[in-house]
Amino acid sequence: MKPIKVIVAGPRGKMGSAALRMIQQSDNLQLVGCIDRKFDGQIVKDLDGLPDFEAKIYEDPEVCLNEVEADVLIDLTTPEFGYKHTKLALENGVRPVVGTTGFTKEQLNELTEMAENKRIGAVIAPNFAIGAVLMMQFSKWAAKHFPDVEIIERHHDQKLDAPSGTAVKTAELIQEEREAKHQGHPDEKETMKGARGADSEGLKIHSVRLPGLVAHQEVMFGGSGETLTIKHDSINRDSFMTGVKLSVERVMEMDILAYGLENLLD
Ligand SMILES: NC(=O)C1=CN([C@@H]2O[C@H](COP(=O)(O)OP(=O)(O)OC[C@H]3O[C@@H](n4cnc5c(N)ncnc54)[C@H](O)[C@@H]3O)[C@@H](O)[C@H]2O)C=CC1
Ligand SMILES: O=C(O)C1=N[C@H](C(=O)O)C[C@H](O)C1
Repeated sequence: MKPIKVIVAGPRGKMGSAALRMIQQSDNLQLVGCIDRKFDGQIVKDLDGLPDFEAKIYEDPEVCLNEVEADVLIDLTTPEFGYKHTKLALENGVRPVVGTTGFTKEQLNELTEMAENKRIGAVIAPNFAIGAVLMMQFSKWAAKHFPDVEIIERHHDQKLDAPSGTAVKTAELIQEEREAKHQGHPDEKETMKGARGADSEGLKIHSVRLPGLVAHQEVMFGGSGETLTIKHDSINRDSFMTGVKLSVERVMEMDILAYGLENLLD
């Protein structure tokens, strides 16, 4: 079997460097190029702290996608550039596997339509950790019985987007099971702006940002005389790599965009 040829955008980041290590440990994946903000023309193995790959680094994603023959682009960058890279990949017939969060609904719809028109597989997964996918699915199930629910997500303080992509996706899944509803007292007033968190159809999302954290979420349901809390913790970034690898393998057989890793799991 020929290896799957992969470009990684954001190779020096926390997730990008974990993805390079995952590729290094995989017999069926081959790194063929990287897209970075810096180090144009350099070779991955010559950069401090990166694994021993011969692949070239490109600052211009268009040049990279023109020059390099690739099957898949893994994007782990920022909301602004992740969106641009995903679009470019689809335009160039390269399947995107995107972990970058913070895309708008309009951007997700546009990319979904592009993939469908071009019949190219794509994966955009707000969370690649299997436990996080289960946490979201369990929350969707619980919302059938407990429509009152709030989300508390906790992340490291270098995170650019709030709420997290996982929290947004969890809220969307819960809203498939419950009607929009105002939670809390009908006359409640915030005496300090933001005290009740962000509002997604009445569901409140609270975002904590602190050094020392990785990625954590609690989905808390309240009913008559009881509460139920569904909690997931990513202790380190290896937790996401099973899902990244699975997505790279599965996307090769797909011809539409899947939003969420749950669409790839049995
Ligand atoms: N889906 C998932 O399971 C997960 C998703 N994420 C998301 O992945 C993204 C990256 O997260 P981290 O690695 O923690 O961030 P990071 O800040 O450590 O890494 C981002 C990297 O992107 C690079 N970058 C920025 N602009 C670029 C450009 N124009 N071209 C190429 N590279 C560029 C930066 O130099 C940096 O190395 C974030 O959106 C985060 O929310 C993070 C963890 C898990
Ligand atoms: O930025 C992060 O770290 C993470 N981002 C994703 C998100 O926004 O949900 C996934 C995970 O929570 C880690």
